[in-house]
Amino acid sequence: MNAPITALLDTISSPAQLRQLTRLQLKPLADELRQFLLNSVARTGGHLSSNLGTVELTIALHYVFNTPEDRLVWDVGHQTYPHKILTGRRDRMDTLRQLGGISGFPRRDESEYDTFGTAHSSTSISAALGMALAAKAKGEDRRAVAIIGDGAMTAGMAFEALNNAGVADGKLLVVLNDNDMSISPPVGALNRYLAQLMSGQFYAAAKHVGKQVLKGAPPLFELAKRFEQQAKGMVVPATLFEKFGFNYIGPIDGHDLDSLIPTLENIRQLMDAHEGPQFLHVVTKKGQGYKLAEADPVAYHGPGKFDPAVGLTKPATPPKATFTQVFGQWLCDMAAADSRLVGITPAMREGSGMVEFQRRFPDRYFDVGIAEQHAVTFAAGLACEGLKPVVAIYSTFLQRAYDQLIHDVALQNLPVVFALDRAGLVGADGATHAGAYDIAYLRCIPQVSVACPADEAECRQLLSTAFAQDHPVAVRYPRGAGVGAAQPEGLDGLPFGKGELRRKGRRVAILAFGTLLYPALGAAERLGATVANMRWAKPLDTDLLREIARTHEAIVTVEEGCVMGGAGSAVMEALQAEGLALPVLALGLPDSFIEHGDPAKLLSLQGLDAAGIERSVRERFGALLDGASGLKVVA
Ligand SMILES: Cc1ncc(C[n+]2csc(CCOP(=O)(O)OP(=O)(O)O)c2C)c(N)n1
Ligand SMILES: CC(=O)[C@@H](O)[C@H](O)COP(=O)(O)O
Ligand SMILES: [Mg+2]
Repeated sequence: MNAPITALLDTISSPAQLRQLTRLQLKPLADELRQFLLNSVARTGGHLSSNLGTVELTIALHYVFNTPEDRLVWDVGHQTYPHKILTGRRDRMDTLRQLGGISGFPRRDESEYDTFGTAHSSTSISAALGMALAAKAKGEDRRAVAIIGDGAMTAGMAFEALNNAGVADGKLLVVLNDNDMSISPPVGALNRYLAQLMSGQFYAAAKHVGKQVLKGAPPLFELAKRFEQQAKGMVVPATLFEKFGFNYIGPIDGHDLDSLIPTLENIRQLMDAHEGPQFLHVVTKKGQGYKLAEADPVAYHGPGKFDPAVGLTKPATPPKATFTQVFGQWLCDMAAADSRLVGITPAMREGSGMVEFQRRFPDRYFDVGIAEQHAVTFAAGLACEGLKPVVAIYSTFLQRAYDQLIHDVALQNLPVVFALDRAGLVGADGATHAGAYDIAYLRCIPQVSVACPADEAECRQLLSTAFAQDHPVAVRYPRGAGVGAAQPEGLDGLPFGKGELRRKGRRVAILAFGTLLYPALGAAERLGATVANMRWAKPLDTDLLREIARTHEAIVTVEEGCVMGGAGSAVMEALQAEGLALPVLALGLPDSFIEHGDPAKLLSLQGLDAAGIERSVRERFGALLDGASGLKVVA
């Protein structure tokens, strides 16, 4: 495909240059930007639909507001590629989400225009309010704008912030970017309410008023006031957002620069006149301008590389099943076998492998929206009544619901299964999405067990084991596929809390937790070491540990999770409790955030591939391995 024409875009390397353009130049700029974006994401992979939808909004915000002095805070941040392109990072778009390249999300250390680091949703209003009130406290004259999607708006945190912001006196604007989509179709009462606001007469009337505004001659501030009064008077006496204390304006067409710019200019004046917190409802389309993404915004939410002329295609050879798919299959099979099973997702139906479960068991499927805290307590309630909830949740997003996990589930010892996807490094999304902490944050909670399957077969089996328990159990598994272990038929579990010896060696034993079993086996071949597949971080198989400690001189633990407080720590605690003094080398993720990049490469950089494990063991226990009476390395 020919490179898109970017004559106007070529002149913009900062918003200050954008602000030099005439209003008439903005539409052609938007067209160029959209084309550039599409071609760029098609080369790298990344979040596409949301970014196609924010092209005009991004241009309008940077055109009207004095960025970076005025603060733009993007919620989630997966829709900030147009913002990145307009703020001097266009020539680095080809490095997006790759090792050493720019992030797929806003990062304070990447650009002064990225005012707040994000990737987990629903933080923007809180952060922007903080910035607005800090400006006031410091006597600085600047504005703060939160841009939040209709999906992100469903989270409790967004409402906590609205509740606070509505009575606070800062120069704050909340822009609700309503595309009537989360990753999948949105759910819940808020979505229904927004649909009402968007529907029929009101939307048409608001558009009409927008046009009138453009034609009119009076000063902008007067127009803003009139617009506001007319819009309110005409259709909605008081929207939900007005009840929260905001001045609600909209909905307006978020792809129409002729509506967006005068409206934002008016709002800017209202902010400067200290007219209280402002709320602008804009309507956009996910995938706007690329027909295939418009038709299937879910598939184009976060695609890999593709040819824009062709669109997404099926791979010639079917790829190995992912752990997510293994979970999805298990969920359906177990649901068919046990009518008590109910499945819960906080807005991650596709990512968590629940599409088929929803299709087959619609009455037992609950998408609760982006609401992890609610998801966990809701599961607790279901469990109180004798149902068997399975909460499918990314490891990183369960962090949001930590108190609910302890207070509502664990303390009451409720039999909730946590299917913890994306455990370990996730690759392109980077540190915000890494499931690095779950072993550490789960194993310290009384009554909670943590299973770490080494491959796809064990994943299915350990899910069954978890489901059979009478207390909370998390089963953690990584993004993507494992070694490709064949799935057992049926729903038999593995013994609860028991590991297995996988390789007999001498003097040094490697205890593997999870999928790093396989590189550990590779390293052990070369080291002549013993390998145990521990399977459970909690309860630890202390019988196996005792036996290993009795017959070996050193222990190495391996896990794709943080070393501090992780499974290696559990082993050390257990040895100490048993009075067994053995040197332990704990391998896992370090006390630092791991950036985005290819997951295999990242693991290798952390020394968690076979070569890295071998290297670390030699460095630490070389004397044992090579000593006169020690093991000889197997060539
Ligand atoms: C706390 C949290 N839960 C889940 C996600 C996963 N997630 C990323 S984007 C998204 C949908 C957001 O919808 P919306 O805010 O409407 O933005 P859109 O994708 O429509 O542009 C979800 C669920 C997340 N980033 N953070
Ligand atoms: C922005 C966001 O939070 C999600 O869209 C995330 O990028 C999903 O990643 P997966 O591809 O691992 O589902
Ligand atoms: Mg949305």
